Amino acid sequence: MKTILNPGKAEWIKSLKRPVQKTKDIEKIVKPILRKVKRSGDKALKKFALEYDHVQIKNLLVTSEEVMKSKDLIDPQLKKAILVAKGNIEKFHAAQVSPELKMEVMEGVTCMRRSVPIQKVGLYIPGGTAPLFSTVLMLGIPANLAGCEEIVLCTPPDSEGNIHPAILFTADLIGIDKIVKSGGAQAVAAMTFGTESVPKVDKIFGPGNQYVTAAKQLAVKNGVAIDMPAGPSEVLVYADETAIPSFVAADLLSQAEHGVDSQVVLVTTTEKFASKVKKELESQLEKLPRKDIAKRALDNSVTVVMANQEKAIELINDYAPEHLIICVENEDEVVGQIINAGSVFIGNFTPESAGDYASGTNHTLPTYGYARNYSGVSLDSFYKKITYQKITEKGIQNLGPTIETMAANELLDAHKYAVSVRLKYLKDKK
Ligand SMILES: NC(=O)c1ccc[n+]([C@@H]2O[C@H](COP(=O)([O-])OP(=O)(O)OC[C@H]3O[C@@H](n4cnc5c(N)ncnc54)[C@H](O)[C@@H]3O)[C@@H](O)[C@H]2O)c1
Ligand SMILES: N[C@H](CO)Cc1c[nH]c[nH+]1
Ligand SMILES: [Zn+2]
Repeated sequence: MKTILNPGKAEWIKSLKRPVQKTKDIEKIVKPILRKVKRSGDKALKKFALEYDHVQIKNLLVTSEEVMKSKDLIDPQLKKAILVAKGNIEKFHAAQVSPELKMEVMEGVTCMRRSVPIQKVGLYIPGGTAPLFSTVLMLGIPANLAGCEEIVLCTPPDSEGNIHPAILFTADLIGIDKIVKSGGAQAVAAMTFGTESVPKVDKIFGPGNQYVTAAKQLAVKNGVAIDMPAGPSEVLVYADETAIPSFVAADLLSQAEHGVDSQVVLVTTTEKFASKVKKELESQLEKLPRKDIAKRALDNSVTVVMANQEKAIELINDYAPEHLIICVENEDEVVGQIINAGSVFIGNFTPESAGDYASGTNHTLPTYGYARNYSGVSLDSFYKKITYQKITEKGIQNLGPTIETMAANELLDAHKYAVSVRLKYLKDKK
């Protein structure tokens, strides 16, 4: 992890570039995958499972026997942990319900807004290098709470053609029964176009690697909505001397171990603190089973020593991290100035993994700096907001002249007439 001292904006932009392949290069791989799935459906999904997951898949859909079997394969301690996490995630997401809005904006003119669930949703659960069963909770719980009618879950099979039992157990726990053994861009393509086994959906959710993320972005061009670009995980830790170096190092490594294309950033105010964290990183890294992955991610990562807090905050908002840990003396003041971040973790005892698993917030969050213009997944992500209006005779008499004037000035006479004809009718009735 290289260190840079007091960089200006141009230097930090250059040093903090995310280690992602160029869109053009990744689309060269992903576009043909989408095309082939569109054309050949299940046959293409099986072909890509062989090519990328190195497994011959007979049945793309998980059977109820496979789900039943998974229940015996889960350690009771893990079952208990999943239930605790489920409880917290449900509580926090259920509290996000926005009540129906109904108001009379002027006499006789009533406007309403209601949340209506998206009917068919597709959940992508990553499984390339780690079986992210926690993502089943993060996507399945709000989909259920919102009342989505059809939920399909896609996740890559292992080399035996199985899905990790914890993914099956968790999916079953929240009532998802359409589980497809398919990962990567091909799974996203299947949910975009539909295949013999996979229904076409209205919106695709979930994180994934660069191929998955690029496929989701291309899905949009084919009429399907997506939650957001949620690619390789990242964390930025902003820490001063009140932070505990071993905690900071552990948090950086927790995201570095996700994948070689993850990026972690430490922003601090003194070189002394930076070198304490560096020492901790070196010793903790050696003990990690995924140290080879984390080490490569650290090669893409940076420590920035900033002259003052104002500059540090400017850098943070410019970088727009997926996860931001704030561990400084005046935390409230700093938190109040953050405008670009997916999710914020405050203080020495708030590890980022709390949000990954069990505190209640959603871990499906924008990466690549998309925290500038996207929010993470929430209950709202599973709804459309439909507006309604009802205008009475009195209402159209009150509002009609305003509409007529505006329509006439936009040179749209038919718009104006739709009001005038009603006003005349009411006048003649008198
Ligand atoms: N932003 C978030 O909210 C968030 C949350 C959780 C995880 N993540 C990220 O999700 C990612 C999970 O990645 P993963 O790879 O472990 O699992 P994944 O399920 O996203 O991807 C695995 C699939 O990628 C495809 N693939 C692999 N190599 C390929 C190649 N060369 N060409 C085409 N397709 C290929 C295969 O089909 C494979 O099944 C990580 O980068 C992690 O950081 C992000
Ligand atoms: N850190 C990931 C989001 O970027 C989520 C996750 C799942 N499991 C562990 N971590
Ligand atoms: Zn994580």
